[in-house]
Amino acid sequence: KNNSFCQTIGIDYPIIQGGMAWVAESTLAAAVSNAGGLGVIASGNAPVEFIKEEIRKVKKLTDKPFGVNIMLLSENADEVAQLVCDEGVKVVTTGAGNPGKYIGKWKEHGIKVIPVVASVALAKRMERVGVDAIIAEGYEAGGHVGEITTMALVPQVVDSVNISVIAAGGIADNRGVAASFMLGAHGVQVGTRFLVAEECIIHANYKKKVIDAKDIFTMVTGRSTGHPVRILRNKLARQFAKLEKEGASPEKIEKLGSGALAKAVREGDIDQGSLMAGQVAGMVSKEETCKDIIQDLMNLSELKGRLDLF
Ligand SMILES: O=C(O)COc1ccc(-c2c[nH]c(CNC(=O)Nc3ncc(Sc4ccccn4)s3)n2)cc1
Repeated sequence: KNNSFCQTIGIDYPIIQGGMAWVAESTLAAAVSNAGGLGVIASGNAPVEFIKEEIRKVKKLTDKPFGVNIMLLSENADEVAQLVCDEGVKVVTTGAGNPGKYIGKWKEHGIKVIPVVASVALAKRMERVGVDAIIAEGYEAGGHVGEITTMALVPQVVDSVNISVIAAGGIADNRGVAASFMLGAHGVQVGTRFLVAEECIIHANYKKKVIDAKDIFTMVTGRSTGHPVRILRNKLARQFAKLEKEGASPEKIEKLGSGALAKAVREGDIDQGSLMAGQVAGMVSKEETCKDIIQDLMNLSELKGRLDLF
């Protein structure tokens, strides 16, 4: 289709795979890129050497564009921000912060920069510093979230900037894609649905929890630490909630959570692991290839008839 965002990035479908820490590595990113979307390698808190290896691997697995996500709360953010320049990465997405200080260097290297924002204010600041597009992520998303829903945030961001807006948070099938375009977005970012992709390397226990989840099975923890994070309800989530109710210190809460995401992804510890997932986990019901997921997300013609309903 004549989608300016797809043409800018050089992808067939306006679908970005979420840069999910510990989850999005070269296998998943390459499968998404080979299926016509934008695969993204997540840096999370990983050391720069690990990310360099994943970038080398993805280059062997696909000739298509791919991105690298930089989680700006990571103490390695500065090093990874330099690595993407050294490795000739074409697209960078960012999360959990303001990438303003890196934009100049990235633009010198011709990198397309697509920050995630959770507010109109940050969207405007990002357009002013010259980013290429903006991912507006709503409260429905898994992981670190803002406080506004996708349905409310996306049209307000669309109205406040002149660059492409990508909708994220609560998008898991063709209806969410179609709705996002009606809100004025030029593309979508999808995370939770790719958690159960065949090419996603997370532990089978984690995938099963996502597949078995119902609509109300996620909760937001860690508000008191200033970093609200949406995860599936489990023992760890209940411990977080208890600590917060007791007014425990942010350090104590973060201590409980540290390494918890790795426990879930690597060891499949579904009780003490941090099972990050969005509110659409309830509609993610089976493991599929990235190709089938993307084909399903883009099966939009069957929805056109709904325009006659109003
Ligand atoms: O205004 C500013 O200066 C920056 O404010 C912001 C506030 C929020 C965001 C934001 C919301 N959502 C996203 C993109 N999504 C994410 O970043 N999702 C994440 N999931 C797990 C993560 S790991 C983590 C999380 C918290 C604490 C420690 N580690 S990051 N970015 C971006 C910018």
